[in-house]
Amino acid sequence: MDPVLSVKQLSGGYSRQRPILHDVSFEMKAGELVGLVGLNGAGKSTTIKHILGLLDPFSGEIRINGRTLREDKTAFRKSMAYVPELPELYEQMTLEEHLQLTAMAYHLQQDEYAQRSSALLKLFHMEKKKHWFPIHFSKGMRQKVMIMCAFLVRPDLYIVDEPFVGLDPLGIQSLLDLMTDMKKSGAAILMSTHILTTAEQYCDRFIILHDGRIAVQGTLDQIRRQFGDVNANLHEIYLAVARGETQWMQ
Ligand SMILES: Nc1ncnc2c1ncn2[C@@H]1O[C@H](COP(=O)(O)OP(=O)(O)OP(=O)(O)O)[C@@H](O)[C@H]1O
Repeated sequence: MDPVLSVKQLSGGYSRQRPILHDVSFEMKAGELVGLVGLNGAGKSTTIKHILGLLDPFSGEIRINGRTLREDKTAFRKSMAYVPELPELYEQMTLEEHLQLTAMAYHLQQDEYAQRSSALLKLFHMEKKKHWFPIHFSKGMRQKVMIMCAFLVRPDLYIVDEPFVGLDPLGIQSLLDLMTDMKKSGAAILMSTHILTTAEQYCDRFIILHDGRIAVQGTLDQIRRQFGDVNANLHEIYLAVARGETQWMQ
């Protein structure tokens, strides 16, 4: 089976004079939740921007369901949904209108829209707020709108950038439950986060970025074995990478 996402030897960034990412390669299969972790400035958001097609690779390529953005822009974009770290909402549109606009952009059937949107509004306790404008939303509520819009679409690939910071514990649990459900129904989810205990609990695999390169990737067990301590947790391994203690990496 083709991977949902394939990132091959990606080098990139904001200017060719100063590449940020160097030879980044990884794949994601259907039904996988992969944690993208690394220090501030490691290159997580830059990797995400390349996957979204907001930045062009300097070399290497990115394929979603076997296609590059150039080969089929519409199919590439429709195969994924993105939850940004900082919510971007239309101030003149209500919550419900945000959901409707997303449904239109992704050509959802009316009955799919009705069923999914009411389930999402219920899950995130936002049913009573569907006619509200963003100005009345807290930071976490704004984030929930972005999450609901992404999960309304049910794409093959979700890109979720640092989702836990602004959400309350109930919101975090709703998001984790939702990601678990989508994964079970075959979606691939790439999630960048600094919350390692949650990542450790929920992610199937990890990619640890350091200075724009993949320091190590694999399941926690694979990474532990490589690290040489089968009892190490993600936090300890991550700290070793961050401190440049890299003699255990090949
Ligand atoms: N718009 C930009 N223009 C130029 N350089 C940028 C831009 N955004 C980020 N960078 C640089 O790219 C590098 C990687 O940043 P990036 O935002 O990808 O890190 P990150 O891993 O997402 O960090 P964080 O955990 O802080 O979100 C940093 O050196 C940063 O200075």
